[in-house]
Amino acid sequence: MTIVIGLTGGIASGKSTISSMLQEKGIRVVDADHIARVVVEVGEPAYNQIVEEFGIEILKEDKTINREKLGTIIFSDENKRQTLNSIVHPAVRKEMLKQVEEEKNKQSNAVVLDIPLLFESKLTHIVDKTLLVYVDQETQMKRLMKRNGYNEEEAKMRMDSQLPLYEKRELSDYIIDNNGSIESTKKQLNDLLEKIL
Ligand SMILES: CC(C)(COP(=O)(O)OP(=O)(O)OC[C@H]1O[C@@H](n2cnc3c(N)ncnc32)[C@H](O)[C@@H]1O)[C@@H](O)C(=O)NCCC(=O)NCCS
Ligand SMILES: Nc1ncnc2c1ncn2[C@@H]1O[C@H](COP(=O)(O)OP(=O)(O)OP(=O)(O)O)[C@@H](O)[C@H]1O
Repeated sequence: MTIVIGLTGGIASGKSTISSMLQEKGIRVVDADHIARVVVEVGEPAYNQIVEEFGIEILKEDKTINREKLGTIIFSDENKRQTLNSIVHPAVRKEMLKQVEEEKNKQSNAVVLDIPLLFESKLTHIVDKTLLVYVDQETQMKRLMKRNGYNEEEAKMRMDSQLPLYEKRELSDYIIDNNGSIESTKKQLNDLLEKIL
């Protein structure tokens, strides 16, 4: 039996950091953010729909989507965010399920789905267990501003577009506290894997 683990958190809470640790252990991670980039490549159905909805102003000279520009639009307008979600999410879900099937066919012990919006998009039914990477809001804000070079307002808008992590805590089967050092996070992950695999 392959256990399907939904890895979630908030923006800049540490999902990619934990994904890398999982991959180092040979566990397959299906990354929703990565798939969401692939399904909007030039000429893909979702790309065409995005251009139709948001106009050619959101394209760069080489016709690829200007992600910074689209992000500024959708993180400050909930309706537009929902429009983008309704275009991108079905294609992401389909590809993720395909990759999970591949892993099940290989009879792997586990496959991890890294999905930032696991709870918001009501996708918990596609996983067996949910694992939250938790940080407090201050740490999340600091790390997001530092990593992306956002000012406080830009960081806050992005955080506010997601369910707060203290609410996700209540919904999760397992929690890794990523406020401390990378070493402490790694230890929590190793202890958890020992328990569930
Ligand atoms: C708006 C876009 C173009 C901005 O691209 P950018 O390269 O700046 O950010 P990236 O894709 O790396 O996302 C960074 C983080 O933002 C958060 N985020 C992204 N999209 C959303 C959204 N629709 N709602 C809430 N948070 C989101 C996630 O935590 C994600 O990990 C892009 O995020 C996008 O296409 N979003 C819609 C698809 C989506 O929901 N992706 C998230 C998982 S499926
Ligand atoms: N324990 C830690 N100590 C210090 N910095 C950390 C720690 N964990 C993660 N970081 C840093 O915080 C930032 C966010 O981490 P990461 O990219 O793993 O988050 P994420 O949840 O994958 O983000 P996103 O939702 O945007 O994809 C990165 O710059 C990362 O290097």
